[in-house]
Amino acid sequence: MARRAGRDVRLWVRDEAIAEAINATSHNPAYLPDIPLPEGIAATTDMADALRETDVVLLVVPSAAVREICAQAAPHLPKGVPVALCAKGIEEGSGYLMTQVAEEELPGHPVGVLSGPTFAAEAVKRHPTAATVAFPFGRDDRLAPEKSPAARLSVTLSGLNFRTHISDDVAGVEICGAVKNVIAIACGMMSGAGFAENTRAALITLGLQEMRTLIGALGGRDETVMGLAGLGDLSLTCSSTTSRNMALGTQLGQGIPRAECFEGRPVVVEGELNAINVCDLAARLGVAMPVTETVRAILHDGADLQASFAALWARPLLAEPDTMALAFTHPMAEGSEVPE
Ligand SMILES: NC(=O)C1=CN([C@@H]2O[C@H](COP(=O)(O)OP(=O)(O)OC[C@H]3O[C@@H](n4cnc5c(N)ncnc54)[C@H](O)[C@@H]3O)[C@@H](O)[C@H]2O)C=CC1
Ligand SMILES: O=C(CO)COP(=O)(O)O
Repeated sequence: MARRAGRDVRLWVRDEAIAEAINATSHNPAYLPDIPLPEGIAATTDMADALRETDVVLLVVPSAAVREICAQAAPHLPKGVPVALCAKGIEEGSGYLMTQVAEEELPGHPVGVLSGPTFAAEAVKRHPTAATVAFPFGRDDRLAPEKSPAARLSVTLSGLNFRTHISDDVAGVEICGAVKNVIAIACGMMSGAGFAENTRAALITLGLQEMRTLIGALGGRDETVMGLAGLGDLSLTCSSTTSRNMALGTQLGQGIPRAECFEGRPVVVEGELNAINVCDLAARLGVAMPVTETVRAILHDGADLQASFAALWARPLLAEPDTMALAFTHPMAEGSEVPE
């Protein structure tokens, strides 16, 4: 996107053969091999070379690799250069958001996120796509928002078929990205198990509420869930098996053993580990996330899929809006008397 928007782009990659292929053929043989990359992207395996005199860095590795790559980049990153993270997850063990991880490894650099409904394979084919860029806003950024890191990156990336909105709710945008992956696994599980659109719409709505509650507990903003990174990405990821998270859930719902999903290929499914990390974070903050907890129990604690979703549906009946804080026992809940 940045190259299409006319920027000078250097791409750091791990694999020498891929760097050479990109430079020689403007194709990446390992990822999106059928799609020509815009000419002029300079790929390198030399981190110092990739980062010299750069104005901004986009870090696009899975969340499990963010700390390692930040640490590798740290000695080479010019002073004060902003770093935008694209991974959608929470760190295992620490429960840190990705920006907290990067801030630890890259002190003195503004750290933000780029997130939203953005299947790479569609964006690269020029399907009109929109995302959110979030960076913290300091006092100066409020006085001159167009000079903020968020606005500068937004302008850097936006082109004919790609636009970015800006936000200062970094934690909110990050939580949206981490939670939507888990909800997409839930939607896939139910769809794979033979349930249809009512179920999916309910899970999306409950998932949106879980995001909102967790964001609130972290001091983020309610409205963020209604933005591109929230409702936008949640509805995208929960709508088709183009999403790896939804695809994993669908296969599990069909009864395919985990080891045989994706025909045994290794595929990045962020929501799988993040089901644990999101639940741990929520537990620490005293937030209930029933859909996310159901996914965690099925994926990691051997819970039965059908029984777990039946229990999810038999939870106490709630009021909308949930601020009314009312709940009634479900007549089908364990131990309840079933009405005639
Ligand atoms: N693919 C998509 O459509 C979107 C992906 N994302 C997020 O972007 C992040 C990355 O996902 P994808 O690019 O799809 O994954 P991917 O598997 O397609 O690519 C990941 C890239 O990171 C590299 N990588 C993996 N581990 C590494 C390590 N330890 N050190 C250095 N490089 C490493 C891989 O070689 C590969 O180039 C995830 O958090 C995902 O949720 C966000 C929006 C859209
Ligand atoms: O985050 C994504 C689209 O915005 C990609 O989703 P998956 O990781 O589920 O493929």
